[in-house]
Amino acid sequence: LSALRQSVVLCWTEKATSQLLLEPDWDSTLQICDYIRQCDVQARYAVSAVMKRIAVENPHVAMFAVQVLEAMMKNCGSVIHNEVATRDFMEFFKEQVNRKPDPVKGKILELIQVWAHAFRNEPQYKIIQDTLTILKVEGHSFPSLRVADAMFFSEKAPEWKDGETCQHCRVQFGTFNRKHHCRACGNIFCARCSAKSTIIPKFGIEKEVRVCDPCFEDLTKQGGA
Ligand SMILES: O=P(O)(O)O[C@@H]1[C@H](O)[C@H](OP(=O)(O)O)[C@@H](O)[C@H](O)[C@H]1O
Ligand SMILES: [Zn+2]
Ligand SMILES: [Zn+2]
Repeated sequence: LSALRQSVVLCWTEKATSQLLLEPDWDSTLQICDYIRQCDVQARYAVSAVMKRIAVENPHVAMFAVQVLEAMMKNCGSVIHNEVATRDFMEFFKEQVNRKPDPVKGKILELIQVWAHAFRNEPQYKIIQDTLTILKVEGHSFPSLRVADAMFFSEKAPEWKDGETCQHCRVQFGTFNRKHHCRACGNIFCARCSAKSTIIPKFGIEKEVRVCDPCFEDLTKQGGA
């Protein structure tokens, strides 16, 4: 079954990074994030699928792949952070910096800088800071760190909680009462209590995704006000 799921992520990754795309395919990108968050696929496998697409010669495909990686880092939490903040991945990313033309190269440098800033107080991700330092010593110039990026990044999408009853109305889940998750708070709800959807800019989610009623109020009240 995991092989099936892995091939599903591979085809979503190819769809989200197709050379035929004229702009990022947010639906496919967020579908990949959902698969990872639902633990339907190993983060390690999803990252290796994106690495393959970043390494592709075609700069459009590589750019879309870097943007998929950015969304995964923003939305899938520590399972992805742990896969990217590794020697192997950082070696791969440094190689790509020296191989890719702009704007792919600039995007990679921007991400390394944003991630180094976002994880500046997390020693287990020190390798990202070290990579930034090495690239600066190698003479790469970095875009000025956009505060918005760093702020976005500090708001990491919450891990999804599990449970047998709806967090809001306490109904018991079952065959005819399926579990659903709110993308904003990560809590688990019945269909009735999570029937609304909205975008979540702070997590970089630009398309409408399922949220619970209280989060819908919070997110739309701010936006609407
Ligand atoms: O319908 P199921 O086979 O139970 O699967 C559930 C759906 O995939 C839900 O997606 P959704 O939140 O987008 O509805 C997800 O939140 C739950 O964790 C899964 O258990
Ligand atoms: Zn409910
Ligand atoms: Zn919620």
